[in-house]
Amino acid sequence: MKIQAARVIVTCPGRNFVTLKIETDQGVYGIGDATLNGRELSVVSYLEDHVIPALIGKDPQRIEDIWQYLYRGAYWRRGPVTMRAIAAVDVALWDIKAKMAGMPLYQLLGGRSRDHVMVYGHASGGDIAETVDAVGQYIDMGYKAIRAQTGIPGVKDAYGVGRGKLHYEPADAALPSETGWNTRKALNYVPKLFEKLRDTYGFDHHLLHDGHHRYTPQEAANLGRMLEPYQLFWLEDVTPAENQEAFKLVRHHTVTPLAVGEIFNSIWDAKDLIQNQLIDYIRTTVVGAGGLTHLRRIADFAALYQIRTGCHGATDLSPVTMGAALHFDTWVPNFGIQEYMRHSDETDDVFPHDYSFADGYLSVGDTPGHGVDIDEELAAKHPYKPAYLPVARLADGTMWNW
Ligand SMILES: O=C(O)C(=O)C[C@H](O)[C@H](O)CO
Ligand SMILES: [Mg+2]
Repeated sequence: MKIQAARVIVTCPGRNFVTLKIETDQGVYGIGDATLNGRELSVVSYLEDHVIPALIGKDPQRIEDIWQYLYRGAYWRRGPVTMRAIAAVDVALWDIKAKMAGMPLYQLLGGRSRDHVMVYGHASGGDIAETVDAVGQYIDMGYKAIRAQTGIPGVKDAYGVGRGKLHYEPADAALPSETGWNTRKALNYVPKLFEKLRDTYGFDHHLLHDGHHRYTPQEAANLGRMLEPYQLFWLEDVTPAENQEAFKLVRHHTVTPLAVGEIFNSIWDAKDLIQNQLIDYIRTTVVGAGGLTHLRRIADFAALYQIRTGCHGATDLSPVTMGAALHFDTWVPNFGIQEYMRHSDETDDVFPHDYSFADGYLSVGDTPGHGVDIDEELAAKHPYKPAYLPVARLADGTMWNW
């Protein structure tokens, strides 16, 4: 069996996606996601100029060997561009293998560990009152777990506040838009949100919050401690993790569960955090870290330390990544939760898929492969549009972490 052709499809049904389609000489094809939000075309070039020429003629059944060939063979390792390109190839090859076997992908990974996958949705509002209402709407839709982000008085466009009820799309401008940040105001306001949420809805639902890399370790520890009475499911990215040791300080001062990893590319980004048990959930997903082949290694390593998975699932991860992640979630023994930011109808139309939401859970279907396809004719009707993520500045103009 041979890889006969491979091509990259760039489409913008409401937001940009980069998709790899690999075709075999047996008529079976596979689909992989390579989207890197705000930097999409760099992965297009990596795939078209440097990966696809080396794939043609290879046996698509040799997933592990091709993974090692692309990772070790480039000499230059890791990084979001390289690892997304490898992920796209890897997921397309798993899709092909599962289609050839006539099985849904989770069967090849080891079969079901659960009936369906608990997800969390994104509730947000301009202030505490609006956010409390938004959380109520998610509860009414059946969600068991909800991330709550609020606008903060005096902070311009605080992170995570969507426009409309179900959708949040930060990459929305042809050049980065400028948002603000003020840690003092956030530390005053965020705990009040969770106090109000628990007063209003009680303790039956899981509540989550994303710090989006904005706090120093000391501030993060302070926030974690202030949130303890409200029993969060997790506090995410509360401080940047380039320096994995920084989490020691946070961990030492709070029992609020910690999640990190949506921007990680490999097991090496998480190694110290995991083996020192500095986190509770690892957020890395299929497209971020070289596909299923590498993600399962991260998950197995995390399992040794009772750390569970919580795959990133924002809208910049295409339905292809969502489908592949749901097969992974259906299998992985140390599953924690799956993020589920809904795609727009336009996006769903371009990527027909067999996963479905009911009562706070997503379920994969039984279509052979990962169950997600691309409608190329429709995709061609939505050409690429440059769209950057925002940047953030403090009141005095200093650049901060968005
Ligand atoms: O979903 C989350 O937790 C995020 O933090 C979303 C990110 O901002 C988004 O994926 C950036 O592209
Ligand atoms: Mg996040």
